[in-house]
Amino acid sequence: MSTTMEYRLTQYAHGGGCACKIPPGELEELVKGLAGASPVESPAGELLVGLDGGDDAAAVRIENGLALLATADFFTPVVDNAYDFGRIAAANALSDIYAMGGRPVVAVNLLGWPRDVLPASLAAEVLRGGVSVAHAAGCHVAGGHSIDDPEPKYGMAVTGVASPSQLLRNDAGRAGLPLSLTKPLGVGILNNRHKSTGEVFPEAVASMVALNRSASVAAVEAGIACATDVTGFGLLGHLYKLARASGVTAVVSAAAVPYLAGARESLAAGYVSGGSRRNLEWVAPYADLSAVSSDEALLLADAQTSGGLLLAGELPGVPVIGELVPRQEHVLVVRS
Ligand SMILES: Nc1ncnc2c1ncn2[C@@H]1O[C@H](COP(=O)(O)OP(=O)(O)OP(=O)(O)O)[C@@H](O)[C@H]1O
Ligand SMILES: [Mg+2]
Repeated sequence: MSTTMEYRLTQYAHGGGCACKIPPGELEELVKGLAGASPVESPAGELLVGLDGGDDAAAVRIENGLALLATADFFTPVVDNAYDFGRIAAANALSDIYAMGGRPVVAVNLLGWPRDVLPASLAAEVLRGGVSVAHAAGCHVAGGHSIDDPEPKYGMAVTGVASPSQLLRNDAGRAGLPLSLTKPLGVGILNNRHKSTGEVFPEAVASMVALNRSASVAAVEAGIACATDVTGFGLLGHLYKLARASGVTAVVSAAAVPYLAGARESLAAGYVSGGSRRNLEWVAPYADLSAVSSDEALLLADAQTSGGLLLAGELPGVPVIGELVPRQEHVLVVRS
């Protein structure tokens, strides 16, 4: 038996993947004091996207007509397999660059490891998985930082570039645009079940490992200006942020939203994460959820890890799940 299989990585973490993010309301409270502040010394470039919109990555205009993108993501194990955990964490970290319409250039690893409990060979597997995905994305991995930590954690800080006029921003949504979603939902529920039972869901792993690169390139080529990736705050949480930042209302057709096989039945079996419940509680005051059951609303709020791109626009082969309309009483409206 390989080292990876002797240890169930998810059992060394209190939460898993993006579900271990600080809840959205708490996070906004925490970082609100930082908004508006700027460097005392003259900055090296104009800040194009900062803290204000809660966007996926920071963007600064640099020389040669480029925007420099910076983002960091790390979390506790979302699956037991160390190599897959590494691949998922890297795909998730790279995703924020794609969600801005950019190209990743160089990444550095962020590693926390319980050295007394888990072998270093397992950490090496995690890193190997991460590097394989970054390299597949054409991104260098050129350093990192590693600490002794009671819980295993892994992710990357990624630097990328984009065209300043072609950024996919949170706040560029306009009434009349369709909403498209490039990956099915449900990985949160399935990961929670995996953590409880050890059952492996290959379709969920394949979805989390998949890069958002081609969707991002296609979106930029199609002239789409507004996008985000669907991660820990779930479809409803990220869509709420996008609609709020864009000054519009987002209407979701629940029946049009795709799910991974097994997600619905796992919800019925009780494998919903606390993070998904918190997501729903966060958006509820701003959402009209009267047309759907509480189970359906929970599915829509499922905390994703390395989820797809949510686009204000349409791409061939990508399901349309709703539309943006002029701002109404609610920022979010869910139809059956
Ligand atoms: N500790 C922090 N200090 C400053 N800003 C933060 C901090 N934590 C999060 N943020 C900012 O808050 C906003 C929301 O964070 P969040 O992690 O949801 O965004 P994200 O990077 O798109 O996430 P994800 O990787 O899950 O897609 C982002 O703009 C992020 O940069
Ligand atoms: Mg994001």
